Amino acid sequence: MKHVSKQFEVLVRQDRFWGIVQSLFRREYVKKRAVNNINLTIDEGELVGYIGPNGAGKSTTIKMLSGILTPTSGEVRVNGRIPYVDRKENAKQIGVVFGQRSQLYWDLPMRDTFGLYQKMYKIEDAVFKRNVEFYTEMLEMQEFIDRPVRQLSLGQKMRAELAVALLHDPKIVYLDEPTIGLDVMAKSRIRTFIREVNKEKKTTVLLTTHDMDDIEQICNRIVLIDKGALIYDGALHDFKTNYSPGHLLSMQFEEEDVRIADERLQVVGEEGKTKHILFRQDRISVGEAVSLLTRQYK
Ligand SMILES: Nc1ncnc2c1ncn2[C@@H]1O[C@H](COP(=O)(O)OP(=O)(O)OP(=O)(O)O)[C@@H](O)[C@H]1O
Repeated sequence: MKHVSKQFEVLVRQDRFWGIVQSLFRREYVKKRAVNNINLTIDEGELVGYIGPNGAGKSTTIKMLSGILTPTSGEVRVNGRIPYVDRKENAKQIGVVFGQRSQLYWDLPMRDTFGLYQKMYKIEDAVFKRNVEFYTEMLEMQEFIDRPVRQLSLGQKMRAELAVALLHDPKIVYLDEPTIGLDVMAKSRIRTFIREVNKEKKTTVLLTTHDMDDIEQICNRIVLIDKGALIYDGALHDFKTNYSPGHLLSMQFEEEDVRIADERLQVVGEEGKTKHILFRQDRISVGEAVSLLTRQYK
């Protein structure tokens, strides 16, 4: 991705009566920059954690990489292709799992869903057979492969989602919150699986998550985004060395436009009046940070 930005036009909602009447004739829009000048290169076979607070721009980035959205400016290429121009070809080389949205057919058992996806992606019989066996075994799906998806547990469904996303041997897989809502055992199984697939098939993984254990156990590199802008890109190990022993403090201020000027305190995210502030404990103690913030800002 080179200098990629995405701007949305959002309709201004009127709440007063005359405002509502006027908006019937003249609609007012404001521009919202969801992704702001991002430069990002991911090599084949990398395991990258793409993290940031709610609304940071992660899903918008993934949608541009999948070809669902067109960037407002900048250049996006996936394996040499422009995703939104070459949508069909791009779809063949990527797999996507959105933890909160399903790609499965509720009334069909997984065995039939696999068959449908074989037709959709035109997967050769030999590859199809090999992959169904491979994923059924790796994800321990034997016990539920013939049961309708609606009868499966959340963890079983997530395993099925992963198998479907990977069935056509995509070179790249985008995983959006793949462990959301799962118990400790189920999370661990999914994390092991992602690492295994990356090792065995050299699949490039871009993972979005709010679970730092996912990042710790799966990724070698993290990319941190906030308010659409990239604020850290590097090894997880370096991030931990620089900010560990570190603390993340979430604080709600009375006003939205508070600017924190102390160089020991780094604002890594904000939602309205709440700011997420990262600091190293060897530079400033928790007590000192809290008292400084409450003294200088409201
Ligand atoms: N279709 C859209 N129209 C208008 N605004 C949008 C649209 N999609 C996203 N946005 C806005 O763009 C910003 C980035 O949203 P995005 O979904 O990319 O964030 P995210 O990092 O994936 O958040 P989360 O962790 O909550 O999933 C948000 O402020 C969101 O409200």
